[in-house]
Amino acid sequence: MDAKQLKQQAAQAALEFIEPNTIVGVGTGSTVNYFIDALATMKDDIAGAVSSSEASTQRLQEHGIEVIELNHTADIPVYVDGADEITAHLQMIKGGGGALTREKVIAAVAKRFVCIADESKLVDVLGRFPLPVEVLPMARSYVAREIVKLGGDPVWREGFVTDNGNLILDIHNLTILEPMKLEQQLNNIVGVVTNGLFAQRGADIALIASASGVDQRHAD
Ligand SMILES: O=C(CO)[C@H](O)[C@H](O)COP(=O)(O)O
Repeated sequence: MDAKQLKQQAAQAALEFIEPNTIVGVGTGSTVNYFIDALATMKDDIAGAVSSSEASTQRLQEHGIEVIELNHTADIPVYVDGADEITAHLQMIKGGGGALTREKVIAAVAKRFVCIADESKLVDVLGRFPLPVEVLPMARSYVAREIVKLGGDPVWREGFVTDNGNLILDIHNLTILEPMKLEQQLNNIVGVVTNGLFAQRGADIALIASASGVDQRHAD
């Protein structure tokens, strides 16, 4: 089974968590694209979606799913999103697609975060995937210097602008033994909008697809 089929399986399994007549929180990325396609099969049973990116909004609308502004609802029972890395404790690195800030905001509002991923995303320790940090454009160099002081190796994702008009620094060469601490430290740097560590608010449920099926894991 190839990576595409595994992503599709995880995405399909997430439908089981969607509550009828509610607004669904929708993440960003290739795995989520399969989830959006699957969600379209039950679009008449949901009250619409809150989207974490312009790309997901476009795909949702192409399927005829109404996209609702987050400011117009406080009630999102379930948020479904992928991850770049996820641990057994369901802490994650996200933001490979650059949508980390909106993803984090919707995850904060949602009651349950369902992470969908193929087994290649499972890690013992976070940090092999470069950790994305969204920064205000004027603060890019300052934030990079502060990240170096924390032991990271920031690389500007040149040519990329987030949906919020900001820039991304990807931090290489991290071994993240204390994800909650690093998440806080990075967010404390002036000019950082947010970072891609989802440790304080990790996933509640992970649906991990492998050749033997979709494994359901719960946060401890
Ligand atoms: O955080 C994300 C986007 O900002 C994605 O969830 C993450 O990059 C995983 O993407 P994919 O499903 O394409 O592997």
